Amino acid sequence: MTDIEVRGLGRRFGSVAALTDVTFSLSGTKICGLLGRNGAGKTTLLSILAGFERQTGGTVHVDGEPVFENAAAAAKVCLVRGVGDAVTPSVTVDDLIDHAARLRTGWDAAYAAELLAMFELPRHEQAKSLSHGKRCALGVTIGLASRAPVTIFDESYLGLDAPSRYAFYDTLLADVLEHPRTVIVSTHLIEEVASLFEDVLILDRGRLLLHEEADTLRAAGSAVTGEAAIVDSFTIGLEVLGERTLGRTKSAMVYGPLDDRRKARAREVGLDLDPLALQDLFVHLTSGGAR
Ligand SMILES: Nc1ncnc2c1ncn2[C@@H]1O[C@H](COP(=O)(O)OP(=O)(O)OP(=O)(O)O)[C@@H](O)[C@H]1O
Repeated sequence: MTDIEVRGLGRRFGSVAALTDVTFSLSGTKICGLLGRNGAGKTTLLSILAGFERQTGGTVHVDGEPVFENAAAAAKVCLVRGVGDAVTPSVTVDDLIDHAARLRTGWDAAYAAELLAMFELPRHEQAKSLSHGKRCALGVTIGLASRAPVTIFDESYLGLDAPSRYAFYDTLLADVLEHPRTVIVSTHLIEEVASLFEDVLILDRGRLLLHEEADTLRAAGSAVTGEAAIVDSFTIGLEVLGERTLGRTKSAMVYGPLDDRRKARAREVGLDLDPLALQDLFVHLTSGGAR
C-alpha cells in the first residue's frame, strides 16, 4: 500500500502560478480521477508527483519520501504520457518495452506481451513511425505492465479510438483488482471513465477545488428523468445544472439533496431519479466561461 502526501504544493513558471497551495493525500488501492479545465494545472501536478519536475513551494511525499531527485521514491511512480515523440528513429516498440522492463521492478513481461497483442502493436516497428493512437496504446501498455505502486495516465490514452479506450478501461479495472495499487487518471472524457473512479480530485486555476469520493459527489444531486412537462414542473425552485431532451423525454441535472417528500412526489408522477453525472457536476463547479 502506497501513501501519497501533498502539502501546500505550489509551482510557478515566472509570473504564472500553475499550482497554488494544493493539499491532499491518497492511500491504498484507488483509481482516482484528476479533473480540471485546460490549463488547470493537471500535467504540472502529475509531473511533480512523478519527480519529473520540482515544485516551487510545499512538499510531495510518496511513502514518506520526497520524490524529486530521489530514485527510490520516483521508481514507485510510473507516469505515462505520449510515447514516441522524443525517441530517435531507430528505437522500436520492443526497445521501449525492454527499457521499461529494466526500469520497473514490478514489470510483468507476460502481461506486456498480452497487451501488445491486444492493441495490435507491431513489436519490431519504429516507435516514431507508429500512428498517434498506436503510440498512445504503447504508453498504456507500459503503464499497465509496469505494475508501479503509483501509476498515472496523464490523458495518455485519449488518442486511442473508442473500442481501444473501452478495452483500456476494462483492462485497467480488472488489473487493479488483481494487482492492487494507486492509479491516477487525468481526463477530459469524464463520463466515459467516471464509473472507474473511487476518488475525484478537481483542480481549478491551479487550486484544488475538491477531493471527494466519487459516490459522495454523485449523491450531491440527482438526474431527474421523465416526460418533459412533468420534469419542468418538478424542478421549479430547484438548482438545475443542465438539461437534455430526447423527443418528449427530458433529463434534468439537479444540484442539492432531494428530501423524502420530493422523492415520493417524483415516484408519484412517474419520474426516475438517478445519481448525478460527474461531468455535469464538474461543468457546474468549474464553469466561468471559456478561458
Ligand atoms: N514549462 C512551462 N512554462 C511556462 N508555463 C507553463 C509551463 N508548464 C505549464 N505552464 C502553465 O501552467 C499552467 C498549468 O498548465 P498545465 O499544463 O499543468 O495544465 P493542464 O491542466 O494539464 O492543461 P490541459 O488540460 O490543457 O493539458 C498553464 O497556465 C500553463 O500555461
